[in-house]
Amino acid sequence: MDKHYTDDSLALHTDLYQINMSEAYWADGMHNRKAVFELFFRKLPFGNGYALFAGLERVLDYLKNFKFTESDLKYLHEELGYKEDFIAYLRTIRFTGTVYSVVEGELVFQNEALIRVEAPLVEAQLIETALLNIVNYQTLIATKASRIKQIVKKEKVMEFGTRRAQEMDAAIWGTRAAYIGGLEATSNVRAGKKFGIPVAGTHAHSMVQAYKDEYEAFRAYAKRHKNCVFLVDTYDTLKSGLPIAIKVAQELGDQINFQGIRLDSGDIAFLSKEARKMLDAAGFPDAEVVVSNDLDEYTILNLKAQGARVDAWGIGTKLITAYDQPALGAVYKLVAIENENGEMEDTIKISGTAEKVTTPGLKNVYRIIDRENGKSEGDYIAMQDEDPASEERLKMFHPVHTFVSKFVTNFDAVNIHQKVIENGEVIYDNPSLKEMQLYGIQNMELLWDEYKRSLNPEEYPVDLSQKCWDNKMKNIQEVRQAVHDYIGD
Ligand SMILES: Nc1ncnc2c1ncn2[C@@H]1O[C@H](COP(=O)(O)OP(=O)(O)OP(=O)(O)O)[C@@H](O)[C@H]1O
Ligand SMILES: O=P(O)(O)OC[C@H]1O[C@H](OP(=O)(O)OP(=O)(O)O)[C@H](O)[C@@H]1O
Ligand SMILES: O=C(O)c1cccnc1
Repeated sequence: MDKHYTDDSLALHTDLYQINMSEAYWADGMHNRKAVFELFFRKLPFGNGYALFAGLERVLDYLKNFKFTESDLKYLHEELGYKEDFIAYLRTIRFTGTVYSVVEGELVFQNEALIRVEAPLVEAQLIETALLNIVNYQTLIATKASRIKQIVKKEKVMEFGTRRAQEMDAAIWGTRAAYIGGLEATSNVRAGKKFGIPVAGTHAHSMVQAYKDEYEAFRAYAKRHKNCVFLVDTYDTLKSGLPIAIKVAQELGDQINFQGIRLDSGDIAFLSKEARKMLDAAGFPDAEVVVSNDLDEYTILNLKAQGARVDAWGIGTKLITAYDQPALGAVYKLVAIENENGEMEDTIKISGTAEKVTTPGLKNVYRIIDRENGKSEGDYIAMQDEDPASEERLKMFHPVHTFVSKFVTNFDAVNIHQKVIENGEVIYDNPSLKEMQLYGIQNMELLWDEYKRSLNPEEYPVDLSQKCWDNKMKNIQEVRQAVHDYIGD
């Protein structure tokens, strides 16, 4: 291809098969049938006991602006050979559906819809890839950040990962997600400008190398910056870096605000304790020990167990790339579609693995909260015509291991979704990122500690109502029967 097409929309940020399926629907006159898709994941990431949802703001922006531009259409026609009549149809497409979603900072679990899309079939189909792309990554990083914050607890955590992220988009949106997940600041200045995330930073080894000498480097930095954190491990942390940082701080006194030192190599437990002693002895009890170097929740937990004296953590690679699990496997499945007579019909995807069989039909997800202790008993998926809030005594049972069950009384059943788009109009006002972060932190109070521990947490119940479970079994039976009739065995 020698032509250049302007990259001026996100409508083609999709897989080719979505366009091919859309063409078939359109040619068959099925394109405007109402379809209902649910976006959900089957397995929590990092072996964690919960995930933290993020990505809605970008999803809304994408859907609001969904349209094939002339350069998109030209490319589809000229390079990929789609015919003029289909191109003319694509030109008219906007997103006109209705979307229900959990909000950013919401706790979410396996096998429950994070987003439900009700839209003409073609529209709902074309947006699948982008929605998964956005939500999978942002939810993954928000969850990783929340996991880290659960271990760190009160010290400050800074996101340092831009240089290691999977390209620029991942750095920017990952930083945003990490902030929702509870981090305090980022080193990425563009993320500060774009999202209002607090920015923070120290300096690199290159500055010490450029001046050759730590004393010269720290003084030069201090000349232009009142707030100073000196990186002390370029040559010898205990013999030169730390003593020189202290010397410069003593010489400059009130002219600077000596915030502390950063360690980026060596034995962080040992060095942080030594640094604390030296800073205290020199009269700087408020100077902080900042550490970085390939950290994640596991090293942090270990360092804490060794008694490391750390006031702030800088975390890059392992957070922004979700190093130990680089993808969340959320999927987008059709659960109902309008038939020729205008009635909604359930659809199901069968699998040999019980957990992978989809749950058909129009449903709502409720968080069942014990009124006495304010803790969540689990999530409860019910058909749309059910109202669990009106029940006195709710039976909750595991959807696969059905013998695992309990009865719940004196509870609130809170629908976890909000309508965010109605007939193509965005009707949801995004809160500030800080509010999303606070919402996430506040949400954690709903969970018992056994779901929050980072290692081998208890499985949080995501149960089906009896009606929903019966409906799923009926659908499985019907599909089995249909396959049987077709094969004729
Ligand atoms: N006391 C400690 N206990 C457990 N892990 C630690 C401790 N101190 C540092 N670490 C971690 O061990 C790893 C050490 O990395 P590495 O082997 O590359 O050494 P380094 O100190 O970075 O050396 P270099 O001088 O080459 O930079 C990092 O991930 C760091 O976070
Ligand atoms: O270790 P991470 O969690 O990924 O955090 C980011 C890393 O980026 C910097 O190192 P780099 O060697 O790139 O530059 P520097 O000279 O500033 O240390 C910094 O010192 C951290 O070690
Ligand atoms: O400001 C820092 O110390 C910083 C920023 C990015 C990566 N590593 C360190």
